[in-house]
Amino acid sequence: MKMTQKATVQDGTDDTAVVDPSRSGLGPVELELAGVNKVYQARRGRVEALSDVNLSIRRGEFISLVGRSGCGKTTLLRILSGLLPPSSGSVTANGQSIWRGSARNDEALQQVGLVFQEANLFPWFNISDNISLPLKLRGVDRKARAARAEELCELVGLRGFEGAYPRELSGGMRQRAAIARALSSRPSILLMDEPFGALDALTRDKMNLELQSIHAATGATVVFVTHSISEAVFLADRVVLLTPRPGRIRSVTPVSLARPRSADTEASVEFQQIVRGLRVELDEES
Ligand SMILES: Nc1ncnc2c1ncn2[C@@H]1O[C@H](COP(=O)(O)OP(=O)(O)OP(=O)(O)O)[C@@H](O)[C@H]1O
Repeated sequence: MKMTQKATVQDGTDDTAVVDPSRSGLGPVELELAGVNKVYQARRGRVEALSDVNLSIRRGEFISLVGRSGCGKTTLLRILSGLLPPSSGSVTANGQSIWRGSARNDEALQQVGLVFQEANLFPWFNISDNISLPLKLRGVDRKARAARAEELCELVGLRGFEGAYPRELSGGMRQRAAIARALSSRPSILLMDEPFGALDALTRDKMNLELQSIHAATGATVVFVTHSISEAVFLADRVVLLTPRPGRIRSVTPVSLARPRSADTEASVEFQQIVRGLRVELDEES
């Protein structure tokens, strides 16, 4: 286990003490992983995907999750989102267990919104109906759904596109709609698995700025998986680096750069030092 520049690193220990003090507005612990292990029983044998992952995430905190391909980032996000049970360990959202053994606790998961690399919008629904689909499934009436979709279109920069169909939107716009859909039922936790991974570099930079504003406006707790170290640092309050085989937390790096962040932030010495430090750590993995 390694120490990062200003960061404390933990593995198997409580990390609540290392929350970045510059974000003193952060609330109590919202998401907690304790002793989380995941073993896949694959045809080629046993794959230890995660081992003893411990992490406490505060309300409103933005966590970026990075690491080499196959280190268990998606596995961890799927466990947090109720899609995959852990082999052992506990995962709680506001004190409620997300998993009871291998059974998912749907009540705890009501606080969670999900965004994937693909927007996965329904092509035959317009943007407003796509965004408000989770509300329809919860029995919210049409008028209230349309009002919420309008509000969310405003938030994610899609105002005026409520009646458009997914095929009429660019990749970045479709991802905005996916973020809006994830936020439709006002979850306090947003889990994002490489949401901008399929976008071109310029659109991605723009989406990072948008996501920063959305995070500030909603106060959501975010766990964001990415392969891009600079994207991870730009967005995060803390960057969690996983190491592969088995996936463990190698380091937790606080990012205390002032918000809102901009292109100037990326040009700063402090930003570049943090990025370089994480790249060195990643190189040590190979
Ligand atoms: N369904 C599965 N069955 C068996 N092994 C799996 C399964 N899903 C993932 N794994 C293995 O678990 C490990 C972690 O995979 P995971 O997809 O979580 O990594 P990742 O960090 O998200 O990778 P990437 O960055 O390439 O998306 C890898 O060794 C992978 O091969």
